[in-house]
Amino acid sequence: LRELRNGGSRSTNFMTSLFSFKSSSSSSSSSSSSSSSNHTQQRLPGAIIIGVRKGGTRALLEMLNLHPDVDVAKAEVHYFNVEEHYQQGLDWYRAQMPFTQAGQLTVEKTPGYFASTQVPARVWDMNPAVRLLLIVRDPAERLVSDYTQVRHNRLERHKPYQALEEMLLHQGDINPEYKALQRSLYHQHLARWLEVFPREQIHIVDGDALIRDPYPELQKAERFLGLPARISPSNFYYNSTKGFYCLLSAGHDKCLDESKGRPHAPLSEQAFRKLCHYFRKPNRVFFGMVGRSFSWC
Ligand SMILES: Nc1ncnc2c1ncn2[C@@H]1O[C@H](COP(=O)(O)OS(=O)(=O)O)[C@@H](OP(=O)(O)O)[C@H]1O
Repeated sequence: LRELRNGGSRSTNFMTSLFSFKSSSSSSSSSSSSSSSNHTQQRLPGAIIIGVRKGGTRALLEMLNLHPDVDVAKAEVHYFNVEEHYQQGLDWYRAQMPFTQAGQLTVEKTPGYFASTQVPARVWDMNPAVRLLLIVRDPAERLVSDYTQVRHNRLERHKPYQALEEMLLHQGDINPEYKALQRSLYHQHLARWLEVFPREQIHIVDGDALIRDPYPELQKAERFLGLPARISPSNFYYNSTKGFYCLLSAGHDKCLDESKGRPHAPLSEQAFRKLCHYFRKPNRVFFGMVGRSFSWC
């Protein structure tokens, strides 16, 4: 899978960028949540995709958005993890949400929430009944994807960057200080969420399974969110140029933009093996916490 993902060439000028099938109003910058003329209204999210960064959060959000009873905040909101946003209060947060009909579920995704220490208690304060979705992916692959994203951003800003192996290894051993490594220690972050929320309120999505075959993961998410089953296999088709599933709805199709599925930065087999070895124990702890296992490296 790794070779396929890294070696496979993907067209970068692929058809569509981020998409919106639904014609809901875009987020308002005003702090008002007042009803519009067609009786829609901005509402606080009933469900939040809290992470993990590079886990497939955008794909999950857009796939949930296929559901007629769901509408999503198009951009990442970063309310609970960015102090200047949080200080503006819930009216500001609500104003970032789409206008929805009564009975529709509002969903937002901000992958930075998962590893941010103050976020769980803040989310609870907003709504202790909010449903949380956590999409996880092989932590070694996630780390490489995370590094690749950071390197891409630095290259775009003409800033220097270090090779992944230099960041990851210190005198031949895994460097535990590397931030992208820490973000892959899922058990540590989940433990903080479980100090605040009961386990049943956090649904775990298998990000690797979502890439291979999205529909079963979406069925489970629908059930967790208490939604009628409306998403169907015909909403997905495999796009071999892109190397991913894309979405189909009401005659429109769309794929995630080229920021998803970038060729991963190179890492020697030896370093990758060390990484897999390093994650073995933390992964086991995580499996125990969530009550299931994943076939990670
Ligand atoms: N259908 C579909 N299309 C495109 N990409 C898909 C899809 N499903 C999952 N993914 C995987 O999503 C990975 C990016 O994760 P995130 O959206 O969470 O990234 S981010 O944290 O918001 O930057 C991204 O990771 P990389 O491949 O490492 O770029 C994809 O592998």
